[in-house]
Amino acid sequence: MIDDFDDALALANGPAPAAVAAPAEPAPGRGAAGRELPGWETARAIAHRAARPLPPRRLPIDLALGHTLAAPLTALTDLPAFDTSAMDGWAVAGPGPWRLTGAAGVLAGAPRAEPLTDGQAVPIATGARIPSGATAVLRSEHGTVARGQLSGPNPEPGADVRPRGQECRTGTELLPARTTLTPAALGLAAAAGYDQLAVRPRPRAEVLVLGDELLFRGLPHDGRIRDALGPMTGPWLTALGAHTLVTRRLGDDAEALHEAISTSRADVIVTTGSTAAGPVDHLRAVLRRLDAQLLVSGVAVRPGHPMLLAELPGGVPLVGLPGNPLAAVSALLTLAAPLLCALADRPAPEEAWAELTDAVRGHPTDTRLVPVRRPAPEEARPLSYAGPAMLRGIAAASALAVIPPGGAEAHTRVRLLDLPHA
Ligand SMILES: Nc1nc2c(c(=O)[nH]1)N[C@H]1C(S)=C(S)[C@@H](COP(=O)(O)OP(=O)(O)OC[C@H]3O[C@@H](n4cnc5c(N)ncnc54)[C@H](O)[C@@H]3O)O[C@H]1N2
Ligand code: MOO
Repeated sequence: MIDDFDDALALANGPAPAAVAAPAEPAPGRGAAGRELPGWETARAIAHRAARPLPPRRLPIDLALGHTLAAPLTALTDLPAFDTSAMDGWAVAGPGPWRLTGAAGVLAGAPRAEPLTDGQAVPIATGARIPSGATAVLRSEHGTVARGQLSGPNPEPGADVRPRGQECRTGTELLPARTTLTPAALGLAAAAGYDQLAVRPRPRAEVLVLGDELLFRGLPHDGRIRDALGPMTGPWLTALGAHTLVTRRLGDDAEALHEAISTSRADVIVTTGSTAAGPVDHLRAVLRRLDAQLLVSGVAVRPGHPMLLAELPGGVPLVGLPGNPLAAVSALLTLAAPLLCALADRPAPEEAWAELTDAVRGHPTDTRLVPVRRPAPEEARPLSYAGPAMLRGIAAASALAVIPPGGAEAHTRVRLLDLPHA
């Protein structure tokens, strides 16, 4: 069992933990006014459906890292583009010994070399084009030259020759559309002849940090605390595939919030705090004033149940992260992650599962997301300091474990949401 202190904190805003059996299907949670909240999976599915992929654009290869391919990467050339020597040595024609042609040798990048006739050889470098008539390459360490004659074992026909088209032919699909461009994929694209790539752009995100109690430097004082969400939300959105344009601090000012949302040029807006019904929680009122449609208004998940997702009249989505820091992380992975996947047309990350090393108490009706470390790939160890207002547990975690309503015994396999790393 993780200790009661953490458990009590983790459930501080929910009904008292009870020894209820886990239902086969997660039961929907209940909001403050007794309203049924969508289950965690349902909320993720709504977030994924809430966005259409952004229109594709062409980017030079050196700016395309991390973007999603908008079309299959199809080879624009054979690879190799010509028969190539795989080793430094001699290109030889037929069985040896061979007469050296007297030519200086063929270097990588040299234009076509003189053809060889049977019994001839010419020095050749790795990557150089094979002269026509050559039947194999003899490695430099296998041959000796004396008086213009090369001796050595007869290489098998084709030995150490990379034939044209060995890796692909022009038109071969090298990577499917929706592949995220890694450094290796950029290298492959360049090798295959591309200067630019058609990609889905990284969704441009704007973060609006709300709360008059927040300080942006120094120590907490006079009831005020440091902003912990500003420094982590932008980087986390970036790690989830967004391009974070700006993080703005707006205090608890409804007018400033209205202005910021209505003039934003981002593809997605993420706010922090103000999701609940506190005296200065203006977000919902501002969304009403903007005629936004609430797609998700609370989720049966702990922490983070006041999280929300809205669609602004122009179609731009807005994710409201609750102010409690671990609740904000929960909302990032529940709503922002699937939304960004949809905007960037990325496939969802592969599901990860692991066995809990310790039992985790559940919420009676809601899914819980619990920070875990993975001492071994197959194991998930629940971490302490996982209360909704705490970051100590999540900062040491590599994933959030998805704990179904009712909880999970030790050695149960649970789903994990890997924490994105920049
Ligand atoms: N009567 C109820 N009160 C609350 C409920 C509820 O169901 N009924 N839900 C609680 C839960 S759960 C959460 S989570 C919070 C959500 O609150 P808000 O999203 O409205 O956020 P705030 O009220 O602005 O702040 C809550 C908490 O978080 C701290 N905070 C806010 N922003 C930051 C930041 N950038 N860095 C660090 N800490 C931040 C803030 O100071 C508050 O302590 O509502 C509960 N209340
Ligand atoms: O459950 Mo709230 O953290 O405290 O979302």
